[in-house]
Amino acid sequence: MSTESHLRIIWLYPDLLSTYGDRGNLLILARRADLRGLPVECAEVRADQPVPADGDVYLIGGGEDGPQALAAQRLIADGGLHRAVERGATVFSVCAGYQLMGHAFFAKGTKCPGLGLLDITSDRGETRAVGELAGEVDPMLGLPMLTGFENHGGRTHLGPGVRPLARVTTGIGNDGASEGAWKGRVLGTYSHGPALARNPAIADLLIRWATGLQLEPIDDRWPTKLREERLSAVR
Ligand SMILES: NC(=O)CC[C@H](N)C(=O)O
Repeated sequence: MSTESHLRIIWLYPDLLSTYGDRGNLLILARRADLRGLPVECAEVRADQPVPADGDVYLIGGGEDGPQALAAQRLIADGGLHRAVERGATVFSVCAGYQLMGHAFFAKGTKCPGLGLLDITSDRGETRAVGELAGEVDPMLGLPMLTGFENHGGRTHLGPGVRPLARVTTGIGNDGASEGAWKGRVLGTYSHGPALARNPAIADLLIRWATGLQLEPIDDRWPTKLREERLSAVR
């Protein structure tokens, strides 16, 4: 955590990338940290602002091809997120934000360079993947089923440098078989909905990665109801 021992959460480029409730990821993460008594500081960094390299957790959401390509260009030119990851910062990226963590992705028919922070490459599928997404999370992460909503034209191929976040049971995710990817403290998913509201265990994982703390359980009756409702809809 940062020097004043605040958990510093940085929401990247909300002006370009934030669809299907992605902003909720910021609210849930801050709330779950706060309920554990952790002081939290949230910053929203727009695409015309420099990316501070001293954050603890960086969030980036999904969006359409044009804003996605612009966001990738700006993040590469800025370099702040790269410096943060080198320092061991935690990153949670969704859909367009996930694709641009990789080596390359397609936007409006053009191949665009990504940030290269995850060993993934995205191209386009024959159909758009739209609807509920569910999967069994990588056992190494020890988390319950992933649940989310997806809407993307891209398909993502994983290199040897990452592990899939989940094995798909409903929906498409990366390619109909695997969903998302992670390496170290950088995690990406196609799951909107917002992902951390539907998967509070992922929010807690991000807080644990960022703080090194074991977290006390909190009252999760409402998120549990939401998860049961969403997961039963795809069973
Ligand atoms: N929902 C999204 O973020 C979409 C990402 C990307 N533009 C695609 O269609 O694949």
